[in-house]
Amino acid sequence: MPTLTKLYTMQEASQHNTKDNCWVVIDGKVYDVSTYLDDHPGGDDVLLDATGRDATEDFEDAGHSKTAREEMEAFCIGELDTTSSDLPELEIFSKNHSTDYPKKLVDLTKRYWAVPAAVVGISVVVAALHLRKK
Ligand code: HEM
Repeated sequence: MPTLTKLYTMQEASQHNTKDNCWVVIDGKVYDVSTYLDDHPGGDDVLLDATGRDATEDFEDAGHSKTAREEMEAFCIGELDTTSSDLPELEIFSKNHSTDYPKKLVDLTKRYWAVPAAVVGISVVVAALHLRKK
């Protein structure tokens, strides 16, 4: 039977950043360490400081023992949702990005009306000169 893993976005996890409610994200997993803050041998400040971001590097840098790694599983509450956009500006861009091409063409024509007008004008002059030569 497949196991159901709760997914959290980094934005969601980052809201749990207090002494009473502290989540850390390590190696794609989300840990609720609220009850562990006072017991953490590395101190509660490092854990609070590790909220709202990927703390994998800091966790590895501290050189945690095998026991620490086994112990942390008890605090795992889910996994990091990596499918949601990490680049919100891309979402904003796609929302604002109009696909109404006929309207765009009209807008562009309005803005750069002098270009087609000049082309038509030059063509008329060239045609007139050409006809006069004959
Ligand atoms: C559920 C998550 C965590 C658990 C269960 C945990 C557990 C432990 C344990 C048992 C130790 C004692 C040394 C050892 O046995 O390795 C320790 C030390 C330490 N931890 Fe964590 N830890 C966690 C997360 C973190 C995070 C996210 C950071 C950094 C951002 C961190 C930084 C440290 C530091 C700096 C030490 C002290 C190392 C030393 O004095 O040499 N820990 N941790």
